[in-house]
Amino acid sequence: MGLEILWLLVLAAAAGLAIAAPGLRGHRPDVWWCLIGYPVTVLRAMATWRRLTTTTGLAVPRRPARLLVGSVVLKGDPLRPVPPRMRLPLLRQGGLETTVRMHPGQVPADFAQYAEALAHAWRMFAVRVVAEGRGSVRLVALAWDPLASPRVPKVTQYEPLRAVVGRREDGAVWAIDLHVVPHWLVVGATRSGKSTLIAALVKQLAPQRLALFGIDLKGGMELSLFEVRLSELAPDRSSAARLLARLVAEAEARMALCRAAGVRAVKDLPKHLRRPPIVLIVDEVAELYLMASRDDKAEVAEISTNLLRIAQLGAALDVHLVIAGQRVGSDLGPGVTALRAQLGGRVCHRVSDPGTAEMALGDLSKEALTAAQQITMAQQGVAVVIGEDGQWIRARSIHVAPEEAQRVARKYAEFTPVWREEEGTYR
Ligand SMILES: Nc1ncnc2c1ncn2[C@@H]1O[C@H](COP(=O)(O)OP(=O)(O)OP(=O)(O)O)[C@@H](O)[C@H]1O
Repeated sequence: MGLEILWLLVLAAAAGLAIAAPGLRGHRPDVWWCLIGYPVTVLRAMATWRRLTTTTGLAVPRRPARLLVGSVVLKGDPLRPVPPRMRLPLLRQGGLETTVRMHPGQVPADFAQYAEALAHAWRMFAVRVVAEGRGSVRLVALAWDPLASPRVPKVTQYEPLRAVVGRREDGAVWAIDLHVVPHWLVVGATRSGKSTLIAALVKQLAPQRLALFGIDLKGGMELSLFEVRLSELAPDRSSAARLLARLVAEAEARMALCRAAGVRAVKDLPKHLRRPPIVLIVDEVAELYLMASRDDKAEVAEISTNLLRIAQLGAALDVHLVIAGQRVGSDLGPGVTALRAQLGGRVCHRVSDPGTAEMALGDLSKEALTAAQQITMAQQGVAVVIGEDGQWIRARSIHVAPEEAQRVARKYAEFTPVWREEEGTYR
């Protein structure tokens, strides 16, 4: 009797869940995922694993495709190939994750190419393949796009040279930390979210004791919003050339200071000799490299050399670059490719030409490149990011309205270091 009541209760609970499921999914997706989505997906993953790995070739036959029987060679597809062993998927926020032991001869890239097939088979938004130790891969499946409406905590305490600019797909905050990765490349087609990201960056850097510089070859339209907090803004190529020459001179002066004090970085200098960190933001970098006439050639060469010098010397001297552009292909010349090698941090929004995505991510990760090419027009602010750990991840910037960034820049205008002729530096 007791057992029958228990069964009735279980059936009633299951029926209740089935009825409540659609509403729950709409209003409380996290609760829906824990109670219904996760267990159903685990069952689905276990049920489809053999068929999926067989179809994709990830399951391998126990016996070779050719067999010697007496003096006759038998050829054919061996029956029941063995799937790689998958652990029971564990629940995680808005998704699940599991570890798969690879067969000898397999590498994580073999699984990565079927990430989309896995996502379809499991009815998930996306599946990411993460290399984990030797011999196994981690499959992280997301039930929905965590970047659709990311929530970002309010930052009240600033770590030097670190800016919280958005939310990552794994739930962590997305921070651009210039101490860890000194220089960044930010690419994206028009209306993809570059300026919004720069506004989020400036909003976080403005309250810190550092010098911000801008080169904005859209005639200063984008960065002029923050002009009061910029130590200098170059709105055209000639003024950009002068600014870069000055920053190279500043970097060299810092180098001389470090040498004289016997230290290897500006941060190790005695306090009275220390100079404020410099962050140079370049918007529309392609304009720096375009040559309309032969006269431009010398200027472009000088700019290219100086940018490269800053990138090479900058990290220890506390001079940082954030280079942004719509189109940053190798067709702009060898200077851009050489500069790219120095820009360890990469942010790739939706791009309209494959050359730019290739420039931003191609040298680091082919999977990241594929992920960037899947960002749609509707996903403004979404980007593929490669930062401190060298791994790629999707992230979305905080939507900072231009007026908001302008307000913060005004508020902290007094922090703007200015050029001191007598000292020959910005203070
Ligand atoms: N993180 C975000 N979240 C929500 N919406 C965003 C986000 N980033 C950008 N947008 C939307 O996309 C629009 C275009 O963004 P933004 O101006 O930053 O693009 P852009 O790449 O700088 O374009 P352009 O090169 O033409 O200046 C913004 O007006 C905003 O409405």
